[in-house]
Amino acid sequence: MDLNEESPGNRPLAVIIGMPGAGKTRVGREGAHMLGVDFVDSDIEIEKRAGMPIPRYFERYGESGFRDLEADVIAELLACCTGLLALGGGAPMTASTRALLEDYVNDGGRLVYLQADMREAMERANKAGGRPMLDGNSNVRWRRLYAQRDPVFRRISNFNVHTHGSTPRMAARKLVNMIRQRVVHVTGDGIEPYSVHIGRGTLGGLQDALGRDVLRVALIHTTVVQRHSDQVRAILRRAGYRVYDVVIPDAETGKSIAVADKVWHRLGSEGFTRSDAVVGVGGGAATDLAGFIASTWMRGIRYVNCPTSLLAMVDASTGGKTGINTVDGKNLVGTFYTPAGVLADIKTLSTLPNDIFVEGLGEVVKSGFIKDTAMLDVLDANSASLKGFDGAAFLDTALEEVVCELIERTVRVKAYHVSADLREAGLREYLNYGHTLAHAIEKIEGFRWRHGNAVAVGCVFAAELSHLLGYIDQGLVDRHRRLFAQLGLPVSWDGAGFDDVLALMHRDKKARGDSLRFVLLKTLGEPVIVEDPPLDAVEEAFRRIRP
Ligand SMILES: NC(=O)c1ccc[n+]([C@@H]2O[C@H](COP(=O)([O-])OP(=O)(O)OC[C@H]3O[C@@H](n4cnc5c(N)ncnc54)[C@H](O)[C@@H]3O)[C@@H](O)[C@H]2O)c1
Ligand SMILES: O=C(O)C(=O)C[C@@H](O)[C@H](O)[C@H](O)COP(=O)(O)O
Repeated sequence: MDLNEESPGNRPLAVIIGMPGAGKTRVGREGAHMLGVDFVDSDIEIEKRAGMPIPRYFERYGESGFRDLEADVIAELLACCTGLLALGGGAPMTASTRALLEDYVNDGGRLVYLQADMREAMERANKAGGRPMLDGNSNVRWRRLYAQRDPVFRRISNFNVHTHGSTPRMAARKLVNMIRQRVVHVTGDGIEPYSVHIGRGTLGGLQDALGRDVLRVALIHTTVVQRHSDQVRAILRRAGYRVYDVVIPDAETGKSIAVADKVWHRLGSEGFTRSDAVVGVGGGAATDLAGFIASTWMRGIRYVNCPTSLLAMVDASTGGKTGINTVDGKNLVGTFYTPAGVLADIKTLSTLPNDIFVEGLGEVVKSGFIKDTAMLDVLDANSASLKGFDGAAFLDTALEEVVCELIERTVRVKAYHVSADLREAGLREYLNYGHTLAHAIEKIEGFRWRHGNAVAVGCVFAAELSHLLGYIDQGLVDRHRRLFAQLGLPVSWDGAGFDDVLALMHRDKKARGDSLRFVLLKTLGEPVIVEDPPLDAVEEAFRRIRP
């Protein structure tokens, strides 16, 4: 997987398709205005080229003559338009146009299926007139066309905007939010492909991520994120799902077998079947538990994660590691089970307290040191505003874009490793940089130390050990300390002696038999697995993270 997968080329920002009367022109024009880009309607371009209105062209040359001209015009527009392009309702039914649209999507383009309420769309289509395909009994013809076109539109589009109940302006806002979304696709061996959507309004994609076959949805969340789970519930109900609220204890208390058992019991008593689903809303602890429930209920049902903390957005909600803690340690029981989709709605961060946001930066910095080294400069350049994050005030500021960029880049690092190695048999272990000590700290601190904070200290420890073993120079170790500290993350810890920590590090999931295994840095951006390093080096690295 290419880390820069979605760099924009010279192509439309988005192409809009939909049934006659869906509002493609009205919504497209309004959306283009909001985005400050051009709007092009293929039907208007066709009329210009033909020098006559479409109905007259139809009369003179028949449908096939019209479709030939339409296909030519659209091929040209796809090659030169850079704003929003709306296509005539039947255009994607022409094989050559469909092939071009499929290329466009494969190349990272956004093909948006604008879906209106059927009755509203029919009314609008009738009122506007001038549609030769609807001549005669227009409602009957509309329905017939819908039956032919809807499956094709669904198959080829990669975005859906539902306009039901929205004014054109609201629908245009949805379209704009959708276009501004950053999307990371996760694929690979043993992975049913899914996407991580990052940006404003991504929760609106719940129905698309869950699919149409689901009847019941267990909405797993904590009371702390009630405001966001209320929004998710409303979206799910509007889409017609039966929603069952499952409230779990907050943070690590929710990641236990006792909580899992209660949730399984609830699913049993509500009659959850294999065609039902789980939606997890909250921080990483809630999404870890939600994924664990989904993967174990009837040996696996569909789930979608809606992360609401930075850490859950950049790490916990994607990649398919699910789990709970046991009395012996962190994440010791769990599964590899990928979600059907991840919807990171940046608006949910508006309620996130500063310390929990800063904690999430721990995993972002880690991803910079192991892979996306250019991200370290972004973190460096924005460290003061990131450290001072204020959820209530960050939307619509320059920081919003920075945060979206950091989330996308970190998710790409995660997807790069996960796509190659879902079950952590090799490359994926690199994502565990800093985690061997981090998990020991979390356990010793009774899970009161936040995960991202523990990872920050763990990365400094791993950098020290990398240096002691001769891999990296002191400058890179100092860079670790400086950057974490600049962002407000801890770089030292004094909670227990070396022997206690060592015993826990032996229980790390990367350990094999009696051997310790660490992810260290060979050089910046290049991790290496080191088995059983000399114990005195491990102890010395540990001594160096003492305050
Ligand atoms: N599965 C994975 O690959 C993976 C990766 C990294 C971390 N994790 C796990 O994730 C957990 C850490 O995640 P976390 O840092 O999100 O901790 P968390 O889930 O404990 O959340 C921290 C706190 O923030 C609250 N919160 C979350 N979103 C909020 C919002 N928008 N507004 C207000 N409060 C909000 C939570 O309710 C909680 O009180 C750990 O259990 C860790 O092991 C898993
Ligand atoms: O996805 C992975 O793989 C990771 O290691 C990501 C880590 O950042 C994350 O903290 C994960 O939960 C750690 O998993 P664990 O297997 O060490 O419990």
